[in-house]
Amino acid sequence: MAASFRKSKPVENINPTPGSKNGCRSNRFMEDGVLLTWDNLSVTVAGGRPILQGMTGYARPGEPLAIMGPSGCGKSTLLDTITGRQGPNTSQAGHILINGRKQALAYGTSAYVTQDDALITTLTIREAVYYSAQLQLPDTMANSEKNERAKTTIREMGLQDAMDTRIGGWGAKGLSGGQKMRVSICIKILTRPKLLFLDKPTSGLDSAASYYVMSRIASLNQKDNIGRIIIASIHQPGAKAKLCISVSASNEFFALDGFPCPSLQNPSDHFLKTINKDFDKDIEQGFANGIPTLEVIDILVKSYC
Ligand SMILES: Nc1ncnc2c1ncn2[C@@H]1O[C@H](COP(=O)(O)OP(=O)(O)OP(=O)(O)O)[C@@H](O)[C@H]1O
Repeated sequence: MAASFRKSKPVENINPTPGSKNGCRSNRFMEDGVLLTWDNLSVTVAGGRPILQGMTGYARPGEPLAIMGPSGCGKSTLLDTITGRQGPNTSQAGHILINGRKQALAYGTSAYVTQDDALITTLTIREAVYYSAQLQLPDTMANSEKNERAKTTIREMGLQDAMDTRIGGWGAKGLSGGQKMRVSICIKILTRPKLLFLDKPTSGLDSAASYYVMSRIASLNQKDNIGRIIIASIHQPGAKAKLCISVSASNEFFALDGFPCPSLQNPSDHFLKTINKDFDKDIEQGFANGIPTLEVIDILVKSYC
């Protein structure tokens, strides 16, 4: 599994005490939002087949985190595990900690947007988001405030010009795929969750729509000023979602191991092509310098560890 590129860190080092080297910054994260860590996470399905092994990482507010990897490598499984959505036929080991502690999240503090989120196709965007606001936001909130929240959220996702367009579906074309994904995100962020998980928010979208969706997601924290953790599993993150470590650090990592990204090529495309083992040709010849892909993955994993 080659999902997360963030450099592994032991959990006890992620949450330094005040006055330590990173204390100020970390304390700010704690005040602003939450610090999410997962340590040595493994998932096995019935029959003993491992899907994830020894995943360690962290996500902090303010930096959208992209979980990248070829199809079937376990991106959704990692998200499902972190969010406690694994099915009954799986078993898991390891720790998932919030601000250094194992704790349950209160209603509305986390949201998970999936590709399969159901939208009522006969509603307009305005109706879908306004009704959701009425249902999700607390009774103590005035109706006018709920409506204002819905309006702001629609604007944050850049959907104000399509407010009165029907969502649509089979037989009655309405919104585009990218707009539908943004409506799903709108509905999930109405409660201003501190943790936002998105499973393949750009799947099936062209590069321009992907860019638009990702840039809206990436700019959420500046817009509503919430120190929010955003984790998205993704095939091609484009420029707006940073890799867990910076793109230049990822480039350096691949280059040092002998697989530099050619100039004028999208680094995320290069990383994925280098480790893709879905097709026989990739496995035998490899993408990088004719080295078989399994060997390439082995080199990268050993170097990372
Ligand atoms: N509950 C489960 N039972 C059996 N197999 C599972 C289960 N959950 C995941 N898997 C298997 O684990 C592997 C990883 O699946 P996952 O959906 O996490 O991959 P992915 O990286 O998100 O793929 P894609 O990018 O194609 O959506 C797949 O081979 C999948 O069949």
